[in-house]
Amino acid sequence: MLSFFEPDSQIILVSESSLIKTVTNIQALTKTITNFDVVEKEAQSLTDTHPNITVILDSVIKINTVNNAVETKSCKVLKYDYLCICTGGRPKLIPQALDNKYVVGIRDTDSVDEFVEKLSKTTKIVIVGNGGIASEIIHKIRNVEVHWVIKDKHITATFVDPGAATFFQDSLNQTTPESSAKQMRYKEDGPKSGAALGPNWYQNLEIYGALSKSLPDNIKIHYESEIIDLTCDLSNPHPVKVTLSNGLVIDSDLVVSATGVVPHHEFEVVGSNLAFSEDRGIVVNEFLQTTVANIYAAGDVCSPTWQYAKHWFPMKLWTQARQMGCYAARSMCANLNKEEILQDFCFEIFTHSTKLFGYKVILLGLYNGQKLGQDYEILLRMTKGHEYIKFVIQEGKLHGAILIGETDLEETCENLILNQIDISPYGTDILNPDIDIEDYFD
Ligand SMILES: Cc1cc2nc3c(=O)[nH]c(=O)nc-3n(C[C@H](O)[C@H](O)[C@H](O)COP(=O)(O)OP(=O)(O)OC[C@H]3O[C@@H](n4cnc5c(N)ncnc54)[C@H](O)[C@@H]3O)c2cc1C
Ligand SMILES: NC(=O)C1=CN([C@@H]2O[C@H](COP(=O)(O)OP(=O)(O)OC[C@H]3O[C@@H](n4cnc5c(N)ncnc54)[C@H](OP(=O)(O)O)[C@@H]3O)[C@@H](O)[C@H]2O)C=CC1
Repeated sequence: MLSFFEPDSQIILVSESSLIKTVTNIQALTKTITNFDVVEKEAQSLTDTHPNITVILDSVIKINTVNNAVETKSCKVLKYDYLCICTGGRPKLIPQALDNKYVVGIRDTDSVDEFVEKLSKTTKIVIVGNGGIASEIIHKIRNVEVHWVIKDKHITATFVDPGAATFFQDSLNQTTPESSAKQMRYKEDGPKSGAALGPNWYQNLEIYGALSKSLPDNIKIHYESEIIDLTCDLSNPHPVKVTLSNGLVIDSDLVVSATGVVPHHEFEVVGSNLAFSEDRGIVVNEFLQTTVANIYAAGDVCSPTWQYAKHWFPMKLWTQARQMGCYAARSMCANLNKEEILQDFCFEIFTHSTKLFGYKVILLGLYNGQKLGQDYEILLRMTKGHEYIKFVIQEGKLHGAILIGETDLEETCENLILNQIDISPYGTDILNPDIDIEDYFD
């Protein structure tokens, strides 16, 4: 975006990986929801399409806010007028991990390679965490006994409510024809990328353990529990002993810690103070400007601190990293050219389009009643194996929605949330399958 807005300015991209992720096949589903694929590209090839970009393959180790310069690992000093920090996040492992080689986290291509390699030698593993990564692995994994340890009363709690979790649950423990296939290992050719994997990372991956086949009950879910102790005993055939808060002890071969992300900024800052939030993110205002005037930050590394619009909140997602990246570029260029800009419309409403357990999933606004207290109603429509629709309603207005399957309701819901139209006259008919609500509200 910088290159697009400022074709005559010199732009330097410092990337520690030779591959960068780019977005392709962009498809606008609504004003704010976009579907896209993420593909890897040689970082250097950016110069072919954007001649004013120079790519430097290196790691930033120091930012000097007095001299306006960054220093790299190979001792390059790069001066800047404006700087945007987009160094992402890294897995936040369970505290018991402590460099234990039997505990793995997943973030980039290398970590997936390590996971797939270790998994291929195991018959019994523990997965801890109840968000995106755990849900995707649980859906994909075969030929291994899995103990899924979750703090909540239902699966995939980061994204969905108990009703949707029940809807997904049917797709667990299903032995698909793939399950008796031979063990295979995913191998990526060429250089590796340190960036987070992003959507559909598991599509071409064979995630297999060492059992000869999947058993129907090979996934055991331990609800409302956490790991409180982890020890290793190499004389045991399953060397990792995991103790759960409910008292259960599981002997396993490997622990996958899919327990979230912390901002990643392993560089020294010299000069004025770059403020960090409690969660260690770089504090940014509504223009994605940090506490140092000519330094911006976007994506997983930053912590938005502006007064959020009612139906928006931050989450560490590609969706938002991309929106923030585009908007940071606009803000930097506006600042450079002394123009005033308004905050981008995408920050008016939280939206996320993804795939979970094989289903298309669209999350809109306060989809789990976030910020609404206790005083809201839920309207549901569900057809097993086909669709799950949840509306979150307060004072006759739609504030959030979960749409699973091919519901075709995303545009209607987005409009209803953004325009705050009174839907109380329609009562429960708003989800009556015989009434085409798109005709009323699109
Ligand atoms: C397994 C997995 C699956 C995911 N699936 C989805 C999904 O389906 N949908 C979704 O919306 N989100 C998904 N996410 C989240 C999404 O990938 C991240 O939110 C997004 O990639 C964040 O983008 P970013 O640019 O902030 O950080 P990153 O993508 O992590 O990129 C940061 C880059 O900075 C580089 N870097 C770091 N430090 C330095 C330094 N000092 N010098 C130079 N370069 C440096 C890194 O090498 C990396 O290339 C997934 C994440 C994971 C781990
Ligand atoms: N399809 C998609 O959109 C996907 C998105 N992603 C994104 O990638 C990033 C990494 O994914 P992931 O690691 O799954 O992170 P998530 O933030 O999605 O989920 C982390 C999960 O781990 C739980 N947790 C945190 N600490 C502990 C602990 N000590 N013990 C037990 N449970 C714990 C959290 O519970 P609690 O919230 O209660 O702390 C939460 O359920 C996230 O930003 C995620 O949104 C990843 C894969 C797919």
